[in-house]
Amino acid sequence: MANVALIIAGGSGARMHQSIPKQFLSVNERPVIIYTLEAFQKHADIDAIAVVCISGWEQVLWAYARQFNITKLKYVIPGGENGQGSIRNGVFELEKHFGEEDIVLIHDSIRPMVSADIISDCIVKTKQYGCAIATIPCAEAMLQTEDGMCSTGSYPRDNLKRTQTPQGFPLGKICDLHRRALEQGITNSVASCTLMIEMGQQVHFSLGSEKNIKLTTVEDLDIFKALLLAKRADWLKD
Ligand SMILES: C[C@](O)(CO)[C@H](O)COP(=O)(O)O
Repeated sequence: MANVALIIAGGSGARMHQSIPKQFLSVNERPVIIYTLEAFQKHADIDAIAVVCISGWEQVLWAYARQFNITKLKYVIPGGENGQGSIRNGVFELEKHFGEEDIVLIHDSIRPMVSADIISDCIVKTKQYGCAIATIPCAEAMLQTEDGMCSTGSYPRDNLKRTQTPQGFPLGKICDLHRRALEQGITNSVASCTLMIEMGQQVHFSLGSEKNIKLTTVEDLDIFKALLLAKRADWLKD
């Protein structure tokens, strides 16, 4: 049975306010997406990598993959009209090359600190439960707001989880989900886990980490650089 990483790099990263898509921004002389791809390249249980890529950057991606020796990269797939569309394009392409029992780990290209333990746990839990969503506890108080200015309602944080990626599924199951969602006119769910829930399915949790950061704003780049420094210091210690 194969385990395939599907990396979603279809977005333009408007919230980063940079001239190039955030997944291609260079940090310490490496594009962000290369850190992400290296995590899956190095993982012994990952057999192949596919990337859903923003239009116009496909050749750049292949060139970086050659430069940084990402030999598991096999497929570069066009992005969709939004996140759900990009994931749908990705899983429908993978369906042509893999079996329905094979596992697909859907991962944001801009989560470059994903660890081997997170990837391993997502594979194990997907096989065990039929789906696995990397999550972390909610450490802050959570307030509800209608206008972004004030609040009169809160959520009990012990009942909340913060979702990350990877999000793992058997390929047949996630393709079927996307086909049924299209039939029902559900076309803009923010993540695979929310699509599952909107379609009446249960999702199971797998290991996440505060370090598995999503690079959304310029501030996140500073946190990413600090995490890279800390990782390097750990290597030097060992
Ligand atoms: C999939 C995700 O990372 C889960 O937390 C998140 O929903 C992605 O959001 P984005 O708006 O596509 O960056």
